[in-house]
Amino acid sequence: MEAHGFLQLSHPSPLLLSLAGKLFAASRHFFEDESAGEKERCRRVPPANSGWVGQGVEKLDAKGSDDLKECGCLYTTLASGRAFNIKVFTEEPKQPMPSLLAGETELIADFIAACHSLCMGLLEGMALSLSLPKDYFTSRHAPQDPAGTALRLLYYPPTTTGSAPLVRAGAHSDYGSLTLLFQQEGASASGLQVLLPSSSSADGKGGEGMQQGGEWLDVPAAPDRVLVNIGDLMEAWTAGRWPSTVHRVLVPPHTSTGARLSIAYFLHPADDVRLHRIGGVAAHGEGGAAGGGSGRGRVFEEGMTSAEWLKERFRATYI
Ligand SMILES: O=C(O)CCC(=O)C(=O)O
Ligand SMILES: [Fe+2]
Repeated sequence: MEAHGFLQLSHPSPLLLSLAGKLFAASRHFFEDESAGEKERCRRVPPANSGWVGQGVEKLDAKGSDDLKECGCLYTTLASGRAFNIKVFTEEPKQPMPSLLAGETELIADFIAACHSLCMGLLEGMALSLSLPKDYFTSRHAPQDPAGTALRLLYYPPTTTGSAPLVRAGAHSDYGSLTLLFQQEGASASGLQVLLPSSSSADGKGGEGMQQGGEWLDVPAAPDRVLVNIGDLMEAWTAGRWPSTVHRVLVPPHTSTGARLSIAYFLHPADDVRLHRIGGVAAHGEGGAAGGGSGRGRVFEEGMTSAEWLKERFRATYI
């Protein structure tokens, strides 16, 4: 975790894996069988982050090509009113739920609860390892508080030889505290790579600059594992002790490849949490603008809120 900013959990709870399997099936059904008109009806309307996002709308690497993906983003807070029309999340939906996902709200809610619970366990261990009170991070991620936490269903359509660009999701690091990433099995599901941080540039902005001279490590698609990424906010919070992971998704090198589906749970602190760098925790004592660690020097303005941080980070992502 300290070296690479990510880890693979090889024995997550069977319940979480079984829910993920069901959600993958529902996700494929939505992306492949939902009518264009219905997707359009549920389109994400900025500045909201929830809703369906078509191809060519997002660009995770600000200096690279558009991402080859579609996604459905489901906000997760109970109180925010920013979700698809899932009753459990909001009384006042801002976003209609597409018909093919409308019957899956219980599954989605259960999956979100399982993801949140896994994250809370990780955050407790992380707090203890920094000699902080066990609830230092968890108390700032209370599930009932409005937050930027989001569940995203991602779909990268099939590709054929020579189709360009060959990048399905551009190089980037995630914005929040932690990300849980679920992948499926099989050749078309592969392509995820993480950049070894020792070779990351320190421009702190992301984009192509991060790839110069860097070594990319393939992360095999394994349906029985959950990938945990450190996000930029956590890097800044811990003064680089836990660096955020730069990652991307390439089209696998086959003559043609099927669709790739993934599911990401992006955990963020509650919107009104004020961010203060945790002092004295840097692992390596050098490097990084935040005063230590192996990250790329992500910093936040002392005292800014979690919501302000996220708003700033979103600005660069949408085309
Ligand atoms: O699809 C994947 O495996 C990665 C997606 C990703 O990194 C993201 O959406 O932030
Ligand atoms: Fe990501």
